[in-house]
Amino acid sequence: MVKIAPSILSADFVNLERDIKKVSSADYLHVDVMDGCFVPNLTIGIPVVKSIRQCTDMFLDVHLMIDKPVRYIEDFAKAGADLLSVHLEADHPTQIAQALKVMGECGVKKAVALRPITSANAILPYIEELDMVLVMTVEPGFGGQSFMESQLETIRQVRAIIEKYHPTCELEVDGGIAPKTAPLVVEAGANVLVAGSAVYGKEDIPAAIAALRV
Ligand SMILES: O=C(CO)[C@@H](O)[C@H](O)COP(=O)(O)O
Repeated sequence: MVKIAPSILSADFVNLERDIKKVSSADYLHVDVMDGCFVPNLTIGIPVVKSIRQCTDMFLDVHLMIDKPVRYIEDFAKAGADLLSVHLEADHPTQIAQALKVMGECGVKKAVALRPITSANAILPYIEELDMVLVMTVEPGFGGQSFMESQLETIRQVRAIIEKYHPTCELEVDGGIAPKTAPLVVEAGANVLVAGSAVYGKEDIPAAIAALRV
């Protein structure tokens, strides 16, 4: 069954603990870390991830939208992340490989993320050691954007690579996921759906999560 990962970017940060508890029927908690350089927005960092860890047992899926992420892998692992995603565009391939190595040493699950401009083949050097590939279906930086239908082809291509080289690797999609777009990405091969506004924008949050389980 498809897994749902609510993005706390759309939560009420004044009442973050309350809003995290509201999504306890979901599978993962998606935490968007932005540095104002890799993306034109600033969000949260290591101390907030540490506080989140203290208020939930949910699987923390931490998406690093930061330049040169290798500098912070150990800190996010110690803060309590269960999985870290680094962007393939955020550093040289040798440094991406090093970031994945540090994740392994720290005992966190390993993921790489792709901006919409990046081709599926970019995951090939890493695929055998990955636990997840994250395909962005919007330009990273902000919640509430429109789903990019052109990314369906990238999702299909990533799924084909996963099936060939590492079938247990998960395929997560992020950006504009809602009841209308969820069936499209699942049909293309995604098995983990990140949703911000389609979950936190709704009155009945458990029902909103259930509506994405296609
Ligand atoms: O990483 C990001 C945006 O960069 C996402 O995780 C958004 O938070 C998803 O929000 P919606 O598009 O679902 O509103």
